[in-house]
Amino acid sequence: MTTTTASILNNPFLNKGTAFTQAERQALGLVGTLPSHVQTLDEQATQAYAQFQSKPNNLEKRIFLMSLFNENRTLFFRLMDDHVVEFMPIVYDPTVADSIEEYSHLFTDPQNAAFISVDDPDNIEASLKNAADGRDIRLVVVTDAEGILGMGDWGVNGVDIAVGKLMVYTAAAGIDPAQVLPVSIDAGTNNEKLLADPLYLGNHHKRVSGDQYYDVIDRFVTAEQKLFPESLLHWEDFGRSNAQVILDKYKDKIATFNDDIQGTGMVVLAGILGALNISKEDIKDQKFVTFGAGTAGMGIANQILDELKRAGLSEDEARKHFYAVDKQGLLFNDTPDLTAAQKPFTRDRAEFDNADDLTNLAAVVKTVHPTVLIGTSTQPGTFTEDIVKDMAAHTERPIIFPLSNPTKLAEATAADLIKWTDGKALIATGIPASDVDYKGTTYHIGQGNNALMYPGLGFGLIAAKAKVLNGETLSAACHALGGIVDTTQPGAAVLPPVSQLTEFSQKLAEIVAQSVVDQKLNKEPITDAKQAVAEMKWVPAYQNID
Ligand SMILES: NC(=O)c1ccc[n+]([C@@H]2O[C@H](COP(=O)([O-])OP(=O)(O)OC[C@H]3O[C@@H](n4cnc5c(N)ncnc54)[C@H](O)[C@@H]3O)[C@@H](O)[C@H]2O)c1
Ligand SMILES: O=C(O)C[C@H](O)C(=O)O
Ligand SMILES: [Mn+2]
Repeated sequence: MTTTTASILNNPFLNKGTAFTQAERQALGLVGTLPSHVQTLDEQATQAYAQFQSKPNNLEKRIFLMSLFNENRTLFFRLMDDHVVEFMPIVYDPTVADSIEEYSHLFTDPQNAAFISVDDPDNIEASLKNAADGRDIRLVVVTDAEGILGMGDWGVNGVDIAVGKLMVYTAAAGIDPAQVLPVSIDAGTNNEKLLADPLYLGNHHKRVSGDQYYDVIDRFVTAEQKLFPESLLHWEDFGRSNAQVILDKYKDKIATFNDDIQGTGMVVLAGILGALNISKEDIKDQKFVTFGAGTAGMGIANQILDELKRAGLSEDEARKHFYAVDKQGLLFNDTPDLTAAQKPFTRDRAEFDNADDLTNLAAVVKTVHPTVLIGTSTQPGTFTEDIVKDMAAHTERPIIFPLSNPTKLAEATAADLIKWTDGKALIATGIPASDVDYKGTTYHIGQGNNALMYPGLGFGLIAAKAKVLNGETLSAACHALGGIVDTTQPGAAVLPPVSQLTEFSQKLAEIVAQSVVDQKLNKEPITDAKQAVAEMKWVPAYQNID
């Protein structure tokens, strides 16, 4: 086997398989290594889609798509372009959750990810360099997998969420798949099941924490910035105690964001703005109960707080609109074990006659009468019929977003929420939900998943070569989806459908890039933000190689 033949057929960024032309086969030393008939990309896509459809369940479909991804990125993304609504739940949430649980058992290919081990800090830079293999990396998605979706600690298995997030980036916004790098930081795992499994592919020890952990994170950021100075760094599914700390450490120094904090905050605010367009209400009149005051819950609260302040409320007035509920019940300023992110959103016991009773969601809803209820608790079925009916009795159009992922963790289903509120609830769910037919109206359910936002946000930042991401740009992005949702139809969704993902990601990217340029936050001169986005966009088509 010559190096040329092996390297091109095994290089998913260059491989075309049966689509290599006769001239290319001659030039590249591929004559005789492929069947004679030369296929077009269209023919390959038709054939691959038929294979995909023949698979018996979603996990098998995913395994098939991942092997295609590992062999030929162009074909994979062409297929995903053609079938984005069908593929999203397979390559991303919820099926990605099943593949993460089974990662070590299903392993066939490292998927061009970088694997960093806490036990080998001196090789962090080398690991990134080897995995990038000379590619011009513009986007890194990194996870330490301590808080994978709502499923907890999955150690090295969590690399699949970084790969999945990046697939959505390319499908939605058009980042060149050769310019991305998924990174797993293997800091150990506290998942006993993995530690006891001889086939587990990560470090077989408990998570390291404290200085040793933060030193590895710091070395990683330093190496990442040195090797890929033009890149955006996206943090995914870190644990509750680290996510905000890491973001605060780097957010004013480099182009970076945390998807669970900021991406989720953005999609929820965009969804609330969509809902308020339908109900014709003002955000300043809303009372927000966030159930599950963790990484996502507090990210959401902060994004809404920012919006209330932009709408003219003082910081103190704005904070009075929030009721954060966690395991302890409503969070008070004297509640033990508050996180740094929770503290600014606590209430005073003196505000309530029944403060000591507010130890669960039902009691809080009964007392507070929220107009907006957000679920990021990881606790399935906790938006019960009683709670929802109680909420709906005190507000005309209750805004209810059960966002916990994957499917089995959702606080409620869209169908139940529509039924329990007699069609009044304005809903977004974390995973895709089917339309709900109720009393002659078809209700479309928006997907309140950060996948609607982070591709456009990230792509806009990369195209504009942003130095940092700030609140101004986040706010501009939250408002970007407004015009896309047709809120005049009965049963309209509060967010645009995934079928328009590429269209609105493009719009979002343009608005984000413009915001960066307007604030002079671009590292290099840019005359036309829209054009910078257009020039950066990759499309799945074969280029001539000879
Ligand atoms: N739809 C989206 O775009 C999106 C984005 C991010 C996170 N999420 C989902 O939100 C959930 C939380 O994610 P996270 O990253 O914030 O995790 P996290 O661990 O940081 O937060 C979860 C919070 O829920 C609290 N909690 C646990 N049990 C509870 C109970 N019985 N009552 C009240 N609170 C309880 C925890 O104490 C913690 O504060 C996950 O299921 C995740 O998939 C969805
Ligand atoms: O991964 C997702 O589906 C959304 C979100 O980032 C999550 O952690 O649940
Ligand atoms: Mn996440």
